[in-house]
Amino acid sequence: MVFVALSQIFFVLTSILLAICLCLLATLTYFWWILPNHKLQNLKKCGFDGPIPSFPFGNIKEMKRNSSFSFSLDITHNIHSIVSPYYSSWQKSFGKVFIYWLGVEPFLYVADPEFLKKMSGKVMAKKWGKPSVFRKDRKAMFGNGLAMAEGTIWVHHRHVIAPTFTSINLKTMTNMMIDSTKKMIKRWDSQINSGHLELDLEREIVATAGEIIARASFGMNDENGKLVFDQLRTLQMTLFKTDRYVGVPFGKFINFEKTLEAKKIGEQVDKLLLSIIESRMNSNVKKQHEQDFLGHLLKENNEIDGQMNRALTKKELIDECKTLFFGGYETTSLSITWTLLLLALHQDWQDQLRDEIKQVVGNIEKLDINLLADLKKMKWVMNEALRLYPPSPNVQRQTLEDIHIDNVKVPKGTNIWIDVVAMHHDVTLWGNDANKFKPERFMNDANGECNHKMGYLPFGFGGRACVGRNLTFMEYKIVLTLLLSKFKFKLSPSYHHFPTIMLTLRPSHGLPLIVQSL
Ligand code: HEM
Repeated sequence: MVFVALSQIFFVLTSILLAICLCLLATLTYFWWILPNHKLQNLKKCGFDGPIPSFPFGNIKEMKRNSSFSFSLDITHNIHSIVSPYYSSWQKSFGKVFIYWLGVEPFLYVADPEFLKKMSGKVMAKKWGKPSVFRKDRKAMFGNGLAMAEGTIWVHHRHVIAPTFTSINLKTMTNMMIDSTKKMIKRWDSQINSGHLELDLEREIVATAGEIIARASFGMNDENGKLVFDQLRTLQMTLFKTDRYVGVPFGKFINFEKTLEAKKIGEQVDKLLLSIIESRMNSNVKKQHEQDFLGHLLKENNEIDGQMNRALTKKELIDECKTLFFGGYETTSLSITWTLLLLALHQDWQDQLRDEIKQVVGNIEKLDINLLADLKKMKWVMNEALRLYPPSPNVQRQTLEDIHIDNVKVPKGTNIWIDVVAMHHDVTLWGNDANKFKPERFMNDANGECNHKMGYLPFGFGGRACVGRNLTFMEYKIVLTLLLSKFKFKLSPSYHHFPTIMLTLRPSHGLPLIVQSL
């Protein structure tokens, strides 16, 4: 009797387990096999071609295989086939718009500014999403901050964040920019005096720009601020210095240890930022904190007690602090780093900028930041550096509704990958000297005489374009003015030109330069 009852229970339990397993299998098959295949057929019907994907990696294996051969012995600025050899070879087969796959996620690759113009002309900023795979993958870094937010949440955040970048607010940050740069100069002076003429400028500039952005975002004057800064940098290393399989089912498990580590660091950073936010909210000395972004945002929150339409919750404030840090830290430092490489290669331009600084700014000991706007040649050099080596080498979007371009449909939910490096080096857009360092192309034209207005996109495009560009302009000019007035830069023989994309476009082996005091 007991035996019969037990065997019945066993039978029922096994059946339930089997049913669960079948459901799970059916769900996985649907999401990882049927749905991606349906998307593939749909995109093919819409007229898009591309390399054939294979389950479960899509085209990732091909991309990784191709990348290991990407190196250059000479210093060439013709970097597209070095940093993205797979895109460059797919372009030859499929043109400037095609589909490729990261795991089971299709991406519409776009390196055609005319296609981009037609597509973006049909979409309002709030109707652009961000690829869901990246939103999930980079959650620890950005949360649901401005760079990842979509729809009405994005509109709300943009309306709150954008006004904090006014020139008045930015000017309050210039002293700490000068201060951090002078600290770096002092460090260099003592290294040079002790006989070390060769410095890794990338490491130096990244550390200083990181410090500047951390001070500008949430202040770094207390212990917690310094800890957040260190943890954010560790978080980025953990996420991006490892082999990654974004879009591949269970891809996180391939590097499970690192995924867990990133999650843990992300939680610690959130806790630290929360304690900074709460202590500021409760502090009686609010004035002294008002000079960073967090201070400006908290001030807005306070001034509109009662009507919370412009306020951000504590969680949102945490995500925005992280977003501003990650959005602004490496991008700005890389724009300066690549500029220093280009200036080391072009001593004539180094001299021209030094002369301009002398004429326009004069005494750098009492730097009058109002004069920096007149550093015209420096602006051309910056634009040209951002063209040849765009720190954000691609822009990503996701369509939140169907888009019709001529007789082609880009279906809702399509991930878009805009290859900025490809467009910035395209001879059909820039002429035969596309891969030459030629700052004067920006002399009379903010678009560098590119023959298409959407061919130059270092800061993205439309309503979602970079919110922090003015901060970058300011920081770039301050740091370069101070550095060029103190030092002369030459390329070190130990420099190897291996630009690589690791979220940002960076020199793989740093930037060793010979630095001489003037
Ligand atoms: C050389 C420096 C920089 C470069 C090259 C750069 C580049 C970009 C690009 C390409 C985008 C995407 C735009 C799009 O989707 O169309 C972007 C967005 C963004 N950037 Fe920057 N950026 C720089 C500096 C900064 C700084 C200094 C900050 C803040 C402190 C910042 C914060 C952001 C934020 C929050 C977004 C998201 C904007 C939105 O989606 O509404 N960036 N940036």
